[in-house]
Amino acid sequence: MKLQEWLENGGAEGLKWLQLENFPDTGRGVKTLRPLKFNDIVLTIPGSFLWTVDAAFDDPVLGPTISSIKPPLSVEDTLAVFLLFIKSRKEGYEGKRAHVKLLPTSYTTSVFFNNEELEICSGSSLYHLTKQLKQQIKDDYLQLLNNLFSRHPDLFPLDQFTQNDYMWALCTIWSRGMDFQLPGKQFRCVAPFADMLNHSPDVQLCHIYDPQSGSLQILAGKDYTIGEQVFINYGPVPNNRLLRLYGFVLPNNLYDSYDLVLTTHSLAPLYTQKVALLESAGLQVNATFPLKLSDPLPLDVLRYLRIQRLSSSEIFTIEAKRGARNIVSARNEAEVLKALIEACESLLAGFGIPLEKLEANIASGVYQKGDNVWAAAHVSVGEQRILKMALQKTRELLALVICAQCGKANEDNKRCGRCRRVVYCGTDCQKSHYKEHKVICKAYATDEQQ
Ligand SMILES: C[S@@+](CC[C@H](N)C(=O)[O-])C[C@H]1O[C@@H](n2cnc3c(N)ncnc32)[C@H](O)[C@@H]1O
Repeated sequence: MKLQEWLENGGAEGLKWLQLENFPDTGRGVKTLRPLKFNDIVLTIPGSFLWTVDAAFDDPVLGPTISSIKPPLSVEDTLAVFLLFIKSRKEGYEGKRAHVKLLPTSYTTSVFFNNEELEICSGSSLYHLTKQLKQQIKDDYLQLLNNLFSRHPDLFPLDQFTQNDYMWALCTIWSRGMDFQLPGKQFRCVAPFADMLNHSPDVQLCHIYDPQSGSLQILAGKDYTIGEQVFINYGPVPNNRLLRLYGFVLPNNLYDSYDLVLTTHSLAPLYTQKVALLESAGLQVNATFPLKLSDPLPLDVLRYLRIQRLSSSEIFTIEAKRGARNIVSARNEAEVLKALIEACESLLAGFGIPLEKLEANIASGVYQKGDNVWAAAHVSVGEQRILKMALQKTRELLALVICAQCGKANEDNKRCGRCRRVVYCGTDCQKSHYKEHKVICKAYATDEQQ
């Protein structure tokens, strides 16, 4: 049975106007055989066709075994096992097996990169996460093998439930799963045929799950002419995540980000008071802050560090109690900004290949477009660009806190009246610094006047 036939027989709508096709940049995707206007209904897949945890539990053969396992399987593992189970069946499940037959046989997500390919982005968050993920997949597989697969070889023939099969199934779920926030729970499904739609950041979010009817609907995220590829929008996903979960990157991705992790040691001075202040400011003590192209130095990073570095006399100030939205003291601010500069510099130094070299290699075609090394290079470029922007911004802020000549962080340091980009603790320092400062001062003063 063909996938489309199975779906149409069960009430799916819109398929007669859609066709699978290979496109040069995105690979296989879906083209429309009719013009579409923004928000037209393109495709409706009834709930009975969706791969979900409930569908796995309701399966008369698989359900009783996987729903009774302790500890319960995660959503991802349930779906991965469901997928491999259907793939391994020789009969029955005609429609679902037709869907599985159409799935890619291999993936380019970063867990499949060899060491050489991964090294291209060493230092990036993707590099560390991918290494962790590879280990986690091994551990999770062993647990599944011991607790499930080896106990029910009739349901899970071991030659079709290898670690590689498990990795394939996980990547299938990561790259094709759709997530929806329903009241009180997160819902994940894979929708046959709708999972053939590729991503474009240039269309509106247009995949909808209707909890009432249980069906999945795709709307037109823009106007389309006949023969055009129809896209959905996977969301504002940065390249490090795109490569980890979907196996591709978008050059110059507007949503690129660097995940800055901040933690405070429990032996740090005034730890308990600082944790209380962080919590009342809505911040966690072990926190991850996405630095984005649009906001490379979010206020929350400064708030966290201001609280982390409060002295015993500053901890009771009104500003600290208000969540450190503004400078607490010149001393505190200087310490925060210097620490941040050091952190950004050391993170940048940790990248195996510096930004400029990667950019040159991409521009000159050293990495073949679309290859794993090319994709890894884009991730590293994206993260390094953001860290450099964060570094630049932090340096600019520090120049407004410490005297440009002597480095003192006084409350009453005054800005240079001309460029307003540096501060001085007094006229002596301003005069002594003028020779060094004048070129920049003039440039900025001219900039301001333009
Ligand atoms: C939901 S599936 C879409 C259908 C898929 N192309 C296929 O042939 O099965 C997601 C996968 O499609 C590919 N993909 C989606 N959007 C893409 C894009 N804009 N550029 C390159 N590959 C894309 C990636 O391999 C991704 O993991």
